Amino acid sequence: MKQLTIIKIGGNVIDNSENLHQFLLDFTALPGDKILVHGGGKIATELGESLGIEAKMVDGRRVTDIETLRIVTMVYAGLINKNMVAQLQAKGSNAIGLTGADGNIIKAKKRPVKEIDYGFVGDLDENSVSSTMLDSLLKAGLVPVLCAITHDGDTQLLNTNADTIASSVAVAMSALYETRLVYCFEKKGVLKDVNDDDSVVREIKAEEFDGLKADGTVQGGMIPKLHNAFEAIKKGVSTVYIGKADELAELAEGTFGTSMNP
Ligand SMILES: Nc1ncnc2c1ncn2[C@@H]1O[C@H](COP(=O)(O)OP(=O)(O)O)[C@@H](O)[C@H]1O
Ligand SMILES: CC(=O)N[C@@H](CCC(=O)OP(=O)(O)O)C(=O)O
Repeated sequence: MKQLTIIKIGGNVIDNSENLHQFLLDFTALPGDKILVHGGGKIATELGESLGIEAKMVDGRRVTDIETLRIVTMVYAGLINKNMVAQLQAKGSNAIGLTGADGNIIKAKKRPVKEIDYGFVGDLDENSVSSTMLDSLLKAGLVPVLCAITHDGDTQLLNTNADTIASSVAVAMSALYETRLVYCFEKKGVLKDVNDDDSVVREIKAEEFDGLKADGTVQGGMIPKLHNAFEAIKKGVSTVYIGKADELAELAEGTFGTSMNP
């Protein structure tokens, strides 16, 4: 089976132009087929605030009312996605920037209202990602760059967490490729002490996850990230890595961040 690498880049890195430039250089240098998934939550929050719209996050997910949906669509599908594609093109990657509506690549379902109404947030299931469409783009020599905007197939755009998109894309593509999933963010990996960048946990096993949550080692955004990582492993992805965006080159040496294996 051919190898495919799915890389997700978070909003804190995208917000720093030097870090983003270095990351995109390393991404371009990475051999083999690849797909980039990007977030941008921090930039959407800042733009919203400048327009007088406060961000509301519940369990790491953005409550997305109609005004917020307009903002995230402009920021993720427009500003960030198109700038990233232009930068990748300049670096020699034949990138194509897409939402989940383009080519019906990711069809989501609006999250049902329970205790919390998340608004226009899209959830994914095992049929959401079109692996055949992504495969045809890869076979055409393109590098898909996916943002966090999906659709419901009935005109409605939806906001879907970018970590979840990366995990679902990796799982869907694992039917066709030997797939590895790489979460890049601003720290060197999953840390024993979140304030000490030299305390990287090199490997985490699924059965250790609950303990790490219970003793407070992993908190906040790291909890859904690890949850997505272990879901991907359980459903066919060969390895998941979590590490620092500007150390992506270390992937080849096998020394990049924290890894999770089946
Ligand atoms: N043990 C840990 N190691 C590393 N980061 C952690 C840990 N526990 C909590 N975190 C937090 O998780 C955050 C990453 O989650 P998130 O902000 O959702 O990432 P992203 O930038 O990819 O969207 C980090 O910025 C960090 O503050
Ligand atoms: C529903 C939901 O929470 N969507 C996310 C999508 C962007 C994202 O995931 O960005 P980061 O990876 O930079 O956090 C949001 O709007 O924040």
